[in-house]
Amino acid sequence: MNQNIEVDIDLKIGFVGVGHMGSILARALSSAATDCAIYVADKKEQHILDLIDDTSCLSANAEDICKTCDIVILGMRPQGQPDFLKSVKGIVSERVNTSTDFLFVTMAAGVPMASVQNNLDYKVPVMRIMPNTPVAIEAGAIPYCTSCVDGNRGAEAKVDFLKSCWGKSAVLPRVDESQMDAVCALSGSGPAFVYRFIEAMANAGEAAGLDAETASLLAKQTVLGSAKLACDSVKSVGELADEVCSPGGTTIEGVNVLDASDFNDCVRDTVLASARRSKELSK
Ligand SMILES: NC(=O)C1=CN([C@@H]2O[C@H](COP(=O)(O)OP(=O)(O)OC[C@H]3O[C@@H](n4cnc5c(N)ncnc54)[C@H](OP(=O)(O)O)[C@@H]3O)[C@@H](O)[C@H]2O)C=CC1
Ligand SMILES: O=C(O)[C@@H]1CCC=N1
Repeated sequence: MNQNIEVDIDLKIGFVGVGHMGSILARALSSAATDCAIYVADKKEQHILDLIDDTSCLSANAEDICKTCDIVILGMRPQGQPDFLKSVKGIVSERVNTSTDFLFVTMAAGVPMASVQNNLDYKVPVMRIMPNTPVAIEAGAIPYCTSCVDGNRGAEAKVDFLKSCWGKSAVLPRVDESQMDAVCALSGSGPAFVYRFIEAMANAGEAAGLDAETASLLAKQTVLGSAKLACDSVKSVGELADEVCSPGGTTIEGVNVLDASDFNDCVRDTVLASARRSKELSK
């Protein structure tokens, strides 16, 4: 695996914070990076126990991770990140005396890469990612950007390594940091919006006469199949919708109601509200 990537096989990777999102990324990494040692720290012991129970991840404390790991992945909530980074500033400054060959990865919504560097008081190489929960089933999205990585061969190789590992579980488009609020709202928060849509479809199915179980099954499978077809097809989603609308048939009756509603505006307001919150978190 990854034979063309210049990374030591004994690479040490540490996660600080393995809650909902961190644990999904740790699991994806542990199944792809089988030659690496992956350490996990969390304030909640159960989060660590869950991971070490069924993956190759090892328990460690957060300070040791920052002291020794080649890649430090921050999986805590945005509000807790500054205090944590300030608390390990001394450890990091001792490290940079001997080597700068390590990478910090942040997944925190809204938090700019410069804030990670400012809190550490050092311009460490940083990779900022915005993952989503479908990484858990190898159908995720992890848009990313980097700072102080280009031209640093060690850091570049580590970013390539992570992309290669997580590439088995997600698409990883590179974006400009100015687009991180937008990707956070669209693909990071997006799964929650889609789940609300599935719920609404299932409720509608019940209103049309189905039992709850059948309605839920059909709502989920319809979203899954439609998304998969949209991904696999060369046709636009507009063309795919047209193919469902038999002339004079049932679908067009529903599509007309949807098109006459404020559905588009509502989805737009939903995504923009999340993007706005991501911007707020950067302050
Ligand atoms: N959930 C999602 O779908 C996504 C989340 N993100 C980002 O991922 C990050 C985590 O979110 P999420 O997983 O939902 O949050 P969770 O609350 O589920 O997980 C965060 C975990 O980190 C622990 N933690 C906090 N500070 C430390 C510390 N100093 N040392 C060790 N552990 C610590 C928390 O413990 P405690 O609760 O006790 O503080 C908690 O168990 C956030 O920054 C979020 O913006 C990004 C994309 C998607
Ligand atoms: O709700 C949040 O803040 C995080 C970031 C994107 C998804 N969950």
